[in-house]
Amino acid sequence: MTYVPGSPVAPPAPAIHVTGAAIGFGGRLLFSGLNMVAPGGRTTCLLGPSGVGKSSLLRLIAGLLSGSGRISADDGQPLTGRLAWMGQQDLLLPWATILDNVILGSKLRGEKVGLAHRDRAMALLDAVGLMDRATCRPDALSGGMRQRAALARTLFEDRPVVLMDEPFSALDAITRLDMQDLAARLLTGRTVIMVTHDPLEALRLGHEIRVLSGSPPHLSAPLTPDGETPRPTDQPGLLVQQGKLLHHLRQGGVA
Ligand SMILES: Nc1ncnc2c1ncn2[C@@H]1O[C@H](COP(=O)(O)OP(=O)(O)OP(=O)(O)O)[C@@H](O)[C@H]1O
Repeated sequence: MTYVPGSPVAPPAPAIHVTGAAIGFGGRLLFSGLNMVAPGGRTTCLLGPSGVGKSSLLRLIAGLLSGSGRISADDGQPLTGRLAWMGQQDLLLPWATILDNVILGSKLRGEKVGLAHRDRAMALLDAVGLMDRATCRPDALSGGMRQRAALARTLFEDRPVVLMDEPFSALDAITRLDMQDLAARLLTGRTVIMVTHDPLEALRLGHEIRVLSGSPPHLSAPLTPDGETPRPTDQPGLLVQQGKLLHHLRQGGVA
């Protein structure tokens, strides 16, 4: 089957339920009793002050961190094998080409990598503006280019649930907007949880925005901006909402 970037995901992406989550490090409890629902097929953006535990919560959902509580999908099926992860570090293999890095997941799973895989990877590299860098090694790319390669690798995985930890933090302002547009298009219909420090990014991409803050940390009620994503930066009211979000972040939470 030909890969069509942006094609809807079937079957529908499940909602993710986090129930009674608790994480601690070295005997110190980071948070406990945390509940959250990330709606199926929608993007939930997670904001909060540095060190509050956003990445830890995301890693717990991904199964990359041990903690307690229940992480489940509302379709009753296990999440194993249905998640794609994009972390703060790009984790590109330095000795592999950008193209091979994008296809890496398939190779690690022992899939027979053929022309269809390469065509799909090249289409994604084209979409992130890196087609002409496909044969380069990661050390020949800038930080922002590497982040775009990591985005292509995440999209290549084609999973219904995508967890992203500050995926666009290394990008310049314009490339960041372009990648937000691209991600919104290519991730349509998937359940996305995205950690970001950027309220504007959350307001452009989030169907729901949650703020993790306070001591002990707790999650705000979801903020649900109007309009379809990616919201244009000049959408009426977006600046006002951004101001309110910044104010709430400064106050330590959303009322
Ligand atoms: N593996 C670990 N071992 C010990 N402490 C850790 C570990 N991972 C995270 N922590 C601590 O847990 C706290 C929360 O870290 P986390 O990375 O989840 O925060 P964050 O909100 O994502 O921060 P940032 O926005 O700066 O990335 C920090 O105090 C951090 O030092």
